[in-house]
Parts: sequence; structure tokens; C-alpha cells
Amino acid sequence: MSNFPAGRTVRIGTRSSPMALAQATMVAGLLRAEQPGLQVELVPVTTEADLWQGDLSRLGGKGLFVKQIDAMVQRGDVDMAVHCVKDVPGDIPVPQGLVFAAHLPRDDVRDVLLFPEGSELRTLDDLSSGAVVATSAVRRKAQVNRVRPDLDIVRVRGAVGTRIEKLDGRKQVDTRLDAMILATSGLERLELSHRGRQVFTVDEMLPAVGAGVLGLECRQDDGPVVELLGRLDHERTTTEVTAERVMLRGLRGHCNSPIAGYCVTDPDGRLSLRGMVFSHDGSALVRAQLRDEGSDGPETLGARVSAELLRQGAREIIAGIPH
Ligand SMILES: NCc1[nH]cc(CCC(=O)O)c1CC(=O)O
Repeated sequence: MSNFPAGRTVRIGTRSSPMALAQATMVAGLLRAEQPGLQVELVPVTTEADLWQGDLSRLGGKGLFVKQIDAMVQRGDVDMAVHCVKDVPGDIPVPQGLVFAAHLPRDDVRDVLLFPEGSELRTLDDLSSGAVVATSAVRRKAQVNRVRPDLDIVRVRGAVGTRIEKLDGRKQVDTRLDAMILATSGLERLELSHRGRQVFTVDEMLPAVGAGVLGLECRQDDGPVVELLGRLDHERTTTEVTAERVMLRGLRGHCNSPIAGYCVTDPDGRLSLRGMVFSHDGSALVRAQLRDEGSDGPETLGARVSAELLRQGAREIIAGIPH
């Protein structure tokens, strides 16, 4: 270990939301532990997408947060970025000159239901007909619709903490919210796990591609940083995420596509990948689950699952959904 150039500072470009800062701070700590004496500096930026109050799709989709940070890494303004893999657009390959040099071990992938502070309710079943449930993800909306078509699912935006303020009525919203769905891992990173009530199993709600995974990205030609980050790589997570992202790319979804994808490594070491594509209200869906045959690897598995979903009509479902 430890051939990182003495005196070189590693600058991490990060969004300035509390979750992004918590993630970047955690990674900075891991890097310092890996390379004692390393200088790490956080460079927080408020992206255009953070400032935009309107419909994100009109600004180029939620991938915009990621793209702006990527451009900083490409220009050399910073040395690396920490991305939630879930937020990295699946329709394009990795941006020119950049590489995901490491993925950290996957955190909890499950989604969780929250209620306003002080509420006695605990599960989706406790909600009465017509209750308002907030989520920003069409993937979650579709899956809730399938089991509770009588609920009113509305979109919320903003940082996780801000969303919870809206749920609690501490921040102005158009409609009173009765419940909200968020990612367990995001709550954990903000030390807000105690707010979670019903944790959905992956069978009840299949996670997003890349859920719970942090990817460490840098310039491909920056040897020392590629090597440094590589020391933090969790191989199994990288393999699983590769299968999921190949599937996503094969489906050519857009940022508003209700696509779920979850790869696990079975006890015998074989990869197993599940994919689902939903229509907006969840009334139509296609699903596939395939296992790695022999040693084909994650790319082949991802391609097989996307091909199977396309064969079942995934393209028509995706095409029917507004961007
Ligand atoms: N789009 C926001 C976002 N991006 C990643 C996470 C959580 C962490 C993860 O799943 O990687 C969240 C919050 C949420 O969905 O509740």
C-alpha cells in the first residue's frame, strides 16, 4: 500500500445536500484510514438542479445533479466524486474520461414507509382509502398502486430532510401528506432511521438499479487516484451493480422510467438478477429473474435479463410513459 504522492490533496466534488455531504465525509474518512496522512478536501457545490424549484424533467432530468459534478471531475476542478449509483443515469455509458474506480459495500436496499411525527400508524394497511402518500419515484408509485390502488400517490422533491419536514407539516405543501416512502439507506446516512415504520421486503417493492450503493468516480488517466480508490472497492458489489446497470442500459429507460433491478450473489456464488418494468400506474408490468449460467459474468446476465424483458414488451411499456 501507500504509494500515493506525498503532498497531493484529494478534492471531492459533492452536492451540498446533507445526504451528499454525509456520504462524502464518510468516504473522506475511509480514504484517510487507507492512506494515513492523506489530505482530503470536500468541495461542495450547489448544482443548477438543486436551485430549480420546478419540474426537474424540464431541466434535463434528475441526472443533471450527477452531470454537473462529473463535468467538474472532467475539467480537473476536483479529483473525484461520490455518487449514489441509483442517481447515475442509465441511458448513457460512463462520461468521457471518467471511471467508477470503486463501489463501497452495498447498504440496505429496501424502501421504507414513514408517517408524520406522532402518528400511530405503522403500515400501508393502516392507511385509509384516499390517503396521500408522497414519493418521487415512479418505481415506488407503480408498486404501491398494485397493492393499494385506492391511495393517492403524489410526488415530492427536495433533500430527504426537507421532504420529512413536509411530511411533518413543518414545511408548506399543497396537500397534507399522510405517509411517505424513502430509501432505508438514505435515512441511515442522515441518522433518521428511527423515523422508518414499515420496511418493505424486496419482494413487496423491488429496489432501483444501484440502490444503496455509493460509487467512487475519478478520471481514468489519474493513476494515483484510480489506485487509491480501488483499494476501497467491494468486488461483489461491483459485480452485482454491473449486472443491474447493463440491464438498465439494455432497456434504454429514461429518468422517469419505472424500472426496478436487483442482483444478488446466491450462497453458491452464482449471480441472480431480477428485473421489472411497470406502466405508470402499475397496472401493466413485465418481470424476469435469471441466474448466471456457469461463469458468464455480470454483463451477460444483465443483457439476458434486459433481452427477456424486451421480449415481453418492456419497450412498449416504457414508450407509453411521459418523460
Ligand atoms: N433520489 C434521491 C436518493 N438517491 C439515493 C438515495 C438513497 C440512497 C440509495 O439508495 O443509494 C436517495 C433518497 C431516497 O430515495 O429516499
